[in-house]
Amino acid sequence: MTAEEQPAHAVDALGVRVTLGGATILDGVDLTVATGEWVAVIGPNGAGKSTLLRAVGGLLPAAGAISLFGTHTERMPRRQRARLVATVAQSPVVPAGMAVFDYVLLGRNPYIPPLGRESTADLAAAGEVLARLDLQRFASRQLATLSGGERQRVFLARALAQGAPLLLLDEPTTALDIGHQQDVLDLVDELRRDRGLTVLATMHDLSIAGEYADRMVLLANGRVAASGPPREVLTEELLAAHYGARVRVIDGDHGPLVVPVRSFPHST
Ligand SMILES: Nc1ncnc2c1ncn2[C@@H]1O[C@H](COP(=O)(O)OP(=O)(O)OP(=O)(O)O)[C@@H](O)[C@H]1O
Repeated sequence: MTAEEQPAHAVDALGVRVTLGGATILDGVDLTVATGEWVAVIGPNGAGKSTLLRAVGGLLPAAGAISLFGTHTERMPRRQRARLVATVAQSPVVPAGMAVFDYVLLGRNPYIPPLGRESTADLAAAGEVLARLDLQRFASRQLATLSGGERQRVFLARALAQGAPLLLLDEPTTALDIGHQQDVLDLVDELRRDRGLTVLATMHDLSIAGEYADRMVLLANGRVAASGPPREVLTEELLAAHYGARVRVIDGDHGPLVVPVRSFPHST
């Protein structure tokens, strides 16, 4: 599917409800992500952000209606879904003893015929992504020997090698230093512009989320508490109400900047 052929909405989710271990985790969440848009899902710990991403990515059963690029996911074969959606989970399961290149190559699985082998185009795609993320020098290293930040970039590389038009990122930069955070998010943004990629990402760093996202969805207790452009969602009032956080929100060049403010004990 080229960028021009894509329907207007990458994600249309209506009344998404997820129950896990007898508890209602998502309680009727509506979410629309336009094709080419970057939407950040924010909210306090346990709000349901990862669960929402997993529901959209088809990684857990959800009630309600979820469509990806105009097709209801219930009717979507796994292989088709894997060509449309690439997910970077918070803590992906790493196959023991696997080399970085082979792991990234797993991203090409949706294009490899059953019982077939990867093509030269698949090998080239994996190599290209490794180069783009400056990971070539790790290609033959075992994944388990990488640092947390290096590994996180490899997880992203595998998702990008998948070449899917929708990228679901669950806390994609938590293990990265500030320079690599910017590199990775700039790369995702560049791919968004070049290839019309759509991004749905959970992010705890609210300033960074606000700089990159077109829109934000604030989840609290499994429901949408607020949604809109970063300036409407990143307000001192909403952050106090839903995070119990004392913050100052300052106007930045590319969006609001959220600065935590320490409360000082009264001196006696
Ligand atoms: N299998 C499960 N059984 C019961 N409860 C679960 C299960 N999986 C997740 N939960 C609960 O669902 C809630 C939402 O979890 P989720 O991981 O979606 O939150 P989150 O917003 O991504 O949080 P965080 O910011 O801490 O990553 C949490 O309270 C979690 O304990």
